[in-house]
Amino acid sequence: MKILLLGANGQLGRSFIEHGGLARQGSLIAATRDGLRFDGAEAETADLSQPESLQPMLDRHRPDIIVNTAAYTAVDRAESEEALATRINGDAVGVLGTWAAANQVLVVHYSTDYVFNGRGTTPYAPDAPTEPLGAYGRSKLAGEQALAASGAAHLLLRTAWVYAPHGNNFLRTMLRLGAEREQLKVVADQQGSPTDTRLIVDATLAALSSWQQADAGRRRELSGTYHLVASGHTSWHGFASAIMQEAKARGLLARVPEITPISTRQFPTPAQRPGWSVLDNSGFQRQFGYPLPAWQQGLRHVIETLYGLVP
Ligand SMILES: NC(=O)C1=CN([C@@H]2O[C@H](COP(=O)(O)OP(=O)(O)OC[C@H]3O[C@@H](n4cnc5c(N)ncnc54)[C@H](OP(=O)(O)O)[C@@H]3O)[C@@H](O)[C@H]2O)C=CC1
Ligand SMILES: Cc1cn([C@H]2C[C@H](O)[C@@H](COP(=O)(O)OP(=O)(O)O[C@H]3O[C@@H](C)C(=O)[C@@H](O)[C@H]3O)O2)c(=O)[nH]c1=O
Repeated sequence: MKILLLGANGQLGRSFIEHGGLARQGSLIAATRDGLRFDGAEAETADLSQPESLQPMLDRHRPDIIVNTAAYTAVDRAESEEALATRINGDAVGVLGTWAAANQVLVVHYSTDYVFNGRGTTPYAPDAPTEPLGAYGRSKLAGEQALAASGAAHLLLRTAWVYAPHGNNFLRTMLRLGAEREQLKVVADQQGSPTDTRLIVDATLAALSSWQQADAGRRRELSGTYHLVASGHTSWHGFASAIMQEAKARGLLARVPEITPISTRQFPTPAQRPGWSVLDNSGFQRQFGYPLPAWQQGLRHVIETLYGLVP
């Protein structure tokens, strides 16, 4: 079994490498944008902003499974770079799908809560109507549609509010700003489910294991879109407060900043973000028999890892 992991230097890609579970399934080819890996190991080069470069690379390696964690994720910057975001998040995914369909290969791909307009009031089902509010969401929706249209077998996993002990994420931003400032103002009227990368890796490996045990008919049933997020939800303000409380409870903060709730209007950004971003994850749990824990569990683990309390 040959597995190609794209985006190995990102939050999620790095968590896949550090976890080791993919590598244990066979031979793992890690690919990054520039051929350099975060830990100095060698990597394949795969630049998704040049979708036409991907087919020769795929022909060379002939993977049995493609796991695509690479993406253009700069939500605000995407507003002024939509063409680039769409090449990476849309066109390149179409190329992966086309190759996978022709070679009967499974594509595991990640998408986002930002494909919805955020005007819902109950958790979004995977087949709920999409209507992205910004360029990033539109580019990710283009990728979803290209993958579905390619005819490739796929596990399209929408996740949200992703964080890890490493990489660019809200948790690390809050801890950094909290060390610099007495007070942080954080939006309290956007709701979502903070999801740590370890949960995504564990749950993806469980889904892959179901896939490998399934016959052709069952695989046809399993191929599709799922919501892979932690259970429960909170606001960005709630998440920031929980981050500080968790760090304080472990004696890791000398001083806890005041976290003041504000409205989205009081924090203007180039991209509009959904107000209600809660995804219904029951379909994933049911199909793969994998319980998705409450978001607070991942937070505890990430804080402990960040401060070296667990290996
Ligand atoms: N972060 C989040 O909050 C959420 C993420 N998602 C989705 O989950 C997946 C994983 O996201 P996450 O790990 O957080 O994202 P990151 O931004 O941490 O990582 C994305 C990776 O993609 C790589 N990348 C960007 N452009 C290219 C390119 N042109 N060619 C090759 N690689 C490229 C980046 O490379 P480099 O390191 O060189 O910059 C980076 O390593 C993505 O599909 C994302 O859309 C969904 C919901 C929430
Ligand atoms: C830094 C900061 C942000 N905020 C707000 C802005 C925004 O509404 C919210 C989150 O800000 P961020 O820019 O960190 O998050 P953002 O980049 O919007 O996060 C998104 O990333 C993409 C990739 C996804 O797919 C989404 O699921 C989601 O995780 O917090 C504050 O209110 N105060 C602050 O000090």
